[in-house]
Amino acid sequence: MQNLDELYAVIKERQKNPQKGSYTDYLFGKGLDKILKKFGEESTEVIVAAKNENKPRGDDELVYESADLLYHLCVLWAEKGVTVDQIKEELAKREGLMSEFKDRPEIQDL
Ligand SMILES: N=c1c2ncn([C@@H]3O[C@H](COP(=O)(O)OP(=O)(O)OP(=O)(O)O)[C@@H](O)[C@H]3O)c2ncn1[C@@H]1O[C@H](COP(=O)(O)O)[C@@H](O)[C@H]1O
Repeated sequence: MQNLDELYAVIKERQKNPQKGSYTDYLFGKGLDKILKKFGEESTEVIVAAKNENKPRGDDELVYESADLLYHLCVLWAEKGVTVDQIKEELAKREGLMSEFKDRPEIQDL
């Protein structure tokens, strides 16, 4: 079992202590452009998985590609010095914003 915190912690550990044969090390070694390229590719694969009828992994295709995308996003956060806790804090701030949004009169009419 690996949640996002655990995955991010392993990625940070690889960044601090490179391990031979690690794909994460390979990405850090290549640098930001490669990480961004992979993130772009994986995003496209999520889109295709969501809309394609022809799914090599059946209904799990979107789940599989989403996990790839989340992994590459975690590598990108680590490369840019962003933490999972910062993302959680940002999401938490929006809880308040969303309830204000729902109270707006134009939203009530929808
Ligand atoms: N969650 C992942 C994960 N998801 C996807 N991937 C890798 O992402 C790559 C994406 O596949 P592609 O075919 O698109 O890329 P590729 O052809 O292998 O590589 P490129 O030549 O395109 O750069 C695959 O090599 C996958 O193994 C991951 N690699 C590692 N992890 C986790 O990261 C942690 C550290 O792993 P290591 O870095 O391998 O030690 C572990 O907890 C792993 O479970």
